[in-house]
Order: sequence, then C-alpha cells, then structure tokens
Amino acid sequence: MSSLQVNIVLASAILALVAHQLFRHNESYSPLLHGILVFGPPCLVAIYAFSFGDSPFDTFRQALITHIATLLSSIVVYRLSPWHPLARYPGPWSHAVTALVAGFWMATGNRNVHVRSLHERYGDVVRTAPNELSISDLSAIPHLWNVPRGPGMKGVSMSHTQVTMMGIQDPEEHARRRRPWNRGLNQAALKEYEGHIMNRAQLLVRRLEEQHGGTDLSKWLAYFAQDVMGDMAFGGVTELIRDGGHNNVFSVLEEGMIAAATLSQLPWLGIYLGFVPGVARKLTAMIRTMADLSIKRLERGSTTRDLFYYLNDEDLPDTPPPPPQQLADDGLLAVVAGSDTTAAALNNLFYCLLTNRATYVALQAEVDQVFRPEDDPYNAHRYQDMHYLRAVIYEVLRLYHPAAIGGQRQVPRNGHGVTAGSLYIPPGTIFFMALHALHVDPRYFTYPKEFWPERWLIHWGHFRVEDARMPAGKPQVHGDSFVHNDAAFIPFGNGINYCVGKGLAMMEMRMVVTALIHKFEIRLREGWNARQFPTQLKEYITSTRPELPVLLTPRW
Ligand code: HEM
Repeated sequence: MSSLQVNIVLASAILALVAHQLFRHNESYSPLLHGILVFGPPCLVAIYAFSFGDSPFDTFRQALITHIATLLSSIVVYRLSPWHPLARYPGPWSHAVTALVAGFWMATGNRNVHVRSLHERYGDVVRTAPNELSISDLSAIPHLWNVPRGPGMKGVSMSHTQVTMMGIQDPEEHARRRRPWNRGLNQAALKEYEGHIMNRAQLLVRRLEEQHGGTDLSKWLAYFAQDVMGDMAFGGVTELIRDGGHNNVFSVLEEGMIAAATLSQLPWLGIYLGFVPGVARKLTAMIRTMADLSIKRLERGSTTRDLFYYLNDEDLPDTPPPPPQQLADDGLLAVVAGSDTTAAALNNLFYCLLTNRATYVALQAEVDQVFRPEDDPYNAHRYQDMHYLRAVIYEVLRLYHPAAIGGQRQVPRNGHGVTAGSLYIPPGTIFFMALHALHVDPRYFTYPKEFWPERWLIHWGHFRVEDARMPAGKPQVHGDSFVHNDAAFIPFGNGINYCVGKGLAMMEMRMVVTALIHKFEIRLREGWNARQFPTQLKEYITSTRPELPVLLTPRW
C-alpha cells in the first residue's frame, strides 16, 4: 500500500468518526443531511487524492468503503459502550445494536407479546432499540404522557415533513391541530352523530338477519366500523354493510398496515422509501386513497355535520379553511385510528363472549332488563346504566388492546431529559409506554390473563369478590388478595395526546353489542377451532381481525 493510500484510509476513517459525532449531536431525518454525512467525506478525500494525481473515482470507491465500514463499526461500538446514555438500562444486546430487530418484531405482528416477555425478563424499563426504552413502571407512567410524540409516524407517512396529527412532535403545533378534533368529537357533536350510528347499526342487524346458515361476523363488524368512519370523515363514501366488501376502498388500509407498522420502528427507512416509486406500494396506495376521498368530500361540500365539517373548520365561518393536505392527513388518521381499532375491539369482544358462555348469558340478562323484546335497542341514553356491558368492553380492551403501538414518545433533544419518580430518561430518548404489558401484569390485576369482566364490577363496588363468579377453573379469591389497579388500565392513552375518539368508540361498541345481543342468539359455528383465534391475532398499528364464523338466530 502506497503512503497516499494509507493517508486515504486514515483520512476516511477519521472523517467517518467525525461524521458519526455530528450525526449523534444533530440527529435528523433529513435525507439530504444523511447524504452529506455519508457521501461528503469520501468526496473530500477523492478531491484531496486528485490533487496528488490519483484517479478520483478509484479513490472515491476506496474512501467510501472505508468511510461506511468505520461509520458502522463506530455506531455499533458506541451503542454497546458504557458511554451510551441508555447503557444503564437492561435489554438484549441485539436490540441495543440496531433498530432493525424492533422492526423485525413489528413486522411479525407479535411485538407486544415480545415486549411483554422482555419486561418479564428484564424488569419495568427495557432497552428495546438503540435509542428506545419500553416502560411499564406504573409510578413513572403518569409523568410521561405529556412528553411529545416520537418519530414513528414519520416512517408511517414516509415523510419527515408531512405527517398526520398523531405524528406532530411540536406540542404547540399538535395542540393547534387537535382543536377541531376536540370540537368534532366532544359530547355535543357525538349527540349529533347518534342518528348516523343508529342507522348503520339497524342496517347491520337487517343484513345479519339475512345471513341464514351462518357468516363471518368479523367481516360485518369491520363493515360497520368502516361505514361509520366513512360517514364521519368523508360524508358517507361507503355502503359496505349494504353492498358487501367488493370495491372496499378501506381494504387498502389492511394491506398497508404491515409496512406502516414496520416503518414506524424505522422512520428513516420509511422516509427513504417515500422517494422510491413503486416501493411500499400498498402503503402509498393507502395514503393516496385517503387523500382522494378527502378531496372528493371537499368538492362535494358538506350536507351534514360530520367530523369532516369540524376538521374543515366549517363551524367557524370566520376562520379560513385549513390546507387540503392537512384535511387529507386528518382523513387518513380518522379512518386508521377510528375504524380499525373499533372493528378489532368489537371482533375481540364477540370472540370473548362466544367462548365464555356464562358471560354471554349475564350480558344478555342485562340487555333484556333494559330493553324489552319490542324495544329498539339503539337508545344510547340507556347504555349508561349497563354496567356489565361496560365491564365486558373494558375487559376486552384490557386483554386485547387494539391500538397496539399507542404511546410512543420522544424526550426533546435540546432539554435536560425527563425525571419520572426514580426514572431518568435522557434527552433524545424515544420511549413507549408498554400498555399491553401493564394490562396483563399480575401486580395490577388478579388472574391477569383471564377474561373476567366481573373484576370491574367488584372494583366498582357492585358486589364483593367473595360473591363473584371466578374465571373458569380458577380458585375463589378472597378480600385483600383481589388486586385491581385502575391506573394500569390505559387503553385510550392519557394526557395531551389521549384518544380523542374514545366517546365515539364507546358509543359504537355499546350500540352494536347491545343490538346484536338483543336481536340474536349467537353461537360459534360448530366444529370451528376457537383456539386458533388468539394465535391469528396480530398487532400492527392496530390489531388484525381474525375470522369469527357464527350462526345467528333471531330471538323474537
Ligand atoms: C376501541 C377503540 C379505540 C382505541 C382502543 C383507541 C386508542 C387510542 C390510543 C391508545 C391512542 C394513542 C394515545 C397516545 O399516544 O397517547 C389513540 C389516539 C387517537 N385516536 Fe383512538 N382509539 C380508539 C378509537 C378511536 C376512534 C373511534 C377515533 C375517531 C376518530 C379515534 C381517534 C384517535 C385520534 C385522532 C388519535 C390521535 C390523538 C392525538 O394525536 O392527539 N380513536 N387512540
């Protein structure tokens, strides 16, 4: 090797170490900056070698190889070193080396189960990626909700500049974008939507009455949730309950979800893929379809007060309307956050009911107490006193949380970090509140992995634990040994980013469950292996909806 070549290798290696430090201090998702840090130093070295008469192309190739090899080695060594800010937190070394491992788990749909197993092994705070913690420390969590959102949604949107409200990291900008959502989903607005939801629930019942010989309930529940969100977000673009699923514009959602979930762990990859036409086709189709629907809704104008009416500031005539791109982003968010979550929750709920006959019978008794055979079971006002129904819904949300990746946050890079109880989270750290792990933690819930709605009624003081029915095959629990910690149940999140659609979701779930239980005797199709359902349940951004074959017999 000539002395010039030695100089080239040395210079490239030193510049790579400098580039790593620059990148570490100014973490950015800008592809331009990444390009400068990766290709800039080898270019400088090539120019230097050229001045000595060396071929710039050969030098550039050699410098680039040295630069990338040194950069990667430096990153790996730093991430595993005791100087890394997250070095003190336990976790598998493979997760500390690269976020690709977390991306892999997300792509399998089993990330939550995996994270729960990591918490069982390593404790309440686990390093799940080089710069990421998962937190299930209940004393810390209440202090963490108002930390700004993490960068995951940049990957989902495949852009570092254009994200939905859920991806806005600046708290002030988020609060501004959230205002129309708050107006469009508050109690007064929900009252206006009741009629729409009732129409959809009535149509659902009528169509189910026609399904002689059985049907896949999962499909109908999804049609219901998607038609409702189509009404809310785009002024009624779909008639899935009426016409069936062919031409279902929302099927792109399901297809794009695996890519979206994976890229939420690897935002930089999502941003790069956004520049490559044809890659992540399904995700791009999902984003484009929702944008088209928003544009069509804008062109049609509003005929009714739906969520879009508020998102478009039509209730504030003196306010200029938001830019169309913002509406397209909001429409996409409404449909992803609002339809898939509710559909999955309903599907899981009926699975739990149909595999727990005693619970089904108890719920049916409550429904029959409130609604006589000749009554219409769509009166939302009367759901308020249906405590067993609420307990069943809560129990399903606890056990099978449908918004799997809720709760990602990032401590601002330019501050002092966040102290929450005994926990210190350094600046720049991304973290998740491990909702699923909390929901099934035996420190907070007795028989945590059992579907047992009675736990809520005991907790609310409706009866004593001694008088309660236990989960099948479980010994009777007495007095103080019953554990129920409400603070560990956070299905809709909390703080400034909590789920703005909670009221709508609860109204939809109450109405559909009450209507179906009131109108039908529902059984699982004979011979169907119910045990396969939980194994088919995957969590991407929202959970999947495995098939649920049922037989519905009208009761009256
Ligand atoms: C069972 C159903 C649902 C569950 C379990 C659920 C759960 C969640 C969770 C956990 C979050 C994240 C909170 C956080 O990061 O702190 C969230 C956010 C959100 N949800 Fe829901 N959700 C449901 C239904 C709905 C519905 C029907 C809508 C209606 C549009 C909706 C709209 C939203 C929106 C817009 C956000 C983002 C809020 C923000 O960024 O400020 N959700 N939801």
